[in-house]
Amino acid sequence: MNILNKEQLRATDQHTIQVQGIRSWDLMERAARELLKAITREFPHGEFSILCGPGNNGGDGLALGRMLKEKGINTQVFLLESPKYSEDNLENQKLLEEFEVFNLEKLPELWPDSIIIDALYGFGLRTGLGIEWKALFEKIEGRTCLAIDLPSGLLADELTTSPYVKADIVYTFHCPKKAFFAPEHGIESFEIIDIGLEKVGDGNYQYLADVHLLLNQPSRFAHKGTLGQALLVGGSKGMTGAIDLATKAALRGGCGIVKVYGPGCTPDLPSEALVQRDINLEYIKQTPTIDAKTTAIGIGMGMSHNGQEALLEFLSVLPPIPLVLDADALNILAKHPEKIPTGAILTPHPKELDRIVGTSKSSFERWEKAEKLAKKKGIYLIVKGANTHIFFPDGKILVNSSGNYGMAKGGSGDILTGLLTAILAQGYPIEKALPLGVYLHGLAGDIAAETLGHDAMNAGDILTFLPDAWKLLRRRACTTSKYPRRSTEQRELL
Ligand SMILES: NC(=O)C1=CN([C@@H]2O[C@H](COP(=O)(O)OP(=O)(O)OC[C@H]3O[C@@H](n4cnc5c(N)ncnc54)[C@H](O)[C@@H]3O)[C@@H](O)[C@H]2O)[C@H](O)CC1
Ligand SMILES: [K+]
Repeated sequence: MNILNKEQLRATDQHTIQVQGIRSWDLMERAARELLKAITREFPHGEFSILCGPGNNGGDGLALGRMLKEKGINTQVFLLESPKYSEDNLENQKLLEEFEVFNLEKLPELWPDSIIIDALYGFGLRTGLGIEWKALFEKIEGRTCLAIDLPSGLLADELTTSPYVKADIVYTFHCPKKAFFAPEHGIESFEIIDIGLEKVGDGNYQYLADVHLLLNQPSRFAHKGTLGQALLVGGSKGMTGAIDLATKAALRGGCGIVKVYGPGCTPDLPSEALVQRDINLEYIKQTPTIDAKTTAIGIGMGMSHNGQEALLEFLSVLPPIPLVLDADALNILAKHPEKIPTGAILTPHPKELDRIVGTSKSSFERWEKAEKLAKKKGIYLIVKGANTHIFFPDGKILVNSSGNYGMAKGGSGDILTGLLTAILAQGYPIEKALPLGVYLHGLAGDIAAETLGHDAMNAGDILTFLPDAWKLLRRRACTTSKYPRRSTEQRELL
């Protein structure tokens, strides 16, 4: 799903109007109808106070108000006084003439228990709102508030430091907006409302959807040799848990063989993994022989001088196979950025990224720096977080749509590394492997959160539910017509 900026949204609007032979009014009606469905589904017994602005966002609010009233649902509608209303807004005002519409004062008389619907401004806002809006926004804070398209005052594509509505749920049309992904904006929940806009090709900035279409179907004749070998390199004295989690994740990642290379102190690992230990007890000293299809290194390697030397030596002798670099490998490479290999996959969390590209004042600045680094070095960057971003060397950016805050626990990243390595080892091209791994990891976390709750779940539970995540994705793939339904297992999944 393309994530569009406000100019692209306007162009898509116009294109849809042309192709579908409709008026912009019809789109607004569609938008309001879909909102009505979503809101009454979520709040079947609610009464509503709608705050409408002068543009089309306000028009959406007026149309929704009419539809709610026609259904006999208690609704008050407030309209901001303005010298200029949009055409569709005016048309909707006329249709509401038989109902009362109140003038929106700075502090309107809201029903005490109503749900606020914020339809003041959407993506049409040119600059941030002034502080005169603070009183109203503070008055509605603490009440259940639903924003139409965007919380009013929030700029769709930039950092907003001026006042905006704190909404509980944002019902956003067509696609999420860039501003929703910035932690500093605190958008806790958004729901995408499909209003049937025409899709115009695949853009460079996408929200992950339909990930099941990326799945390969292994042959019935597959054997451990054809499903690929993954090699995980890492561990050091006192830091052996990370390689354990990464190994277990790789073993649930679908590849034929998982090999591990670690120092002498590497603990016992699951017996399915082939473990080789370095002659040195505390850290990796020697370079392992590589006969795997893909490698992940850095997992709990430590930052000792010897560990650093071993990593740099290892990078210099690596054959051209997909390479995932995580954790301490990133910290070591932050000191030697010139040694970051072209084509490598780096999986930093924001702090690790900052060590490579310098600190940033906002998420927007960090995204910009990540995009530049990926292009300049010809690498793939997976910047982990609530909406993990995958930056490609060609400028493409994918934003993950799965995952939850229950995954914000130590060890989650090690599991992602193991999983990615195993998926790459199977021969998936990087362009598919990265979204597949990142999405699956989040999906396993979502199932864990649903089953165990966000608080109690830990990183190991992502592993526990990885099989369910794979099965869910396979099931989705089975139900799409393009996918060949070959095996009994697949038929059973249906
Ligand atoms: N394609 C879609 O997704 C559809 C979206 N719809 C809705 O339309 C709005 C966008 O409408 P638009 O009229 O362009 O803009 P707004 O309503 O957000 O605001 C315009 C309004 O605000 C005034 N204004 C601009 N900047 C400022 C400012 N800094 N301070 C004060 N006032 C400002 C401007 O002069 C206008 O009067 C979108 O978000 C959706 O809700 C369609 O209904 C369906 C298709
Ligand atoms: K709004």
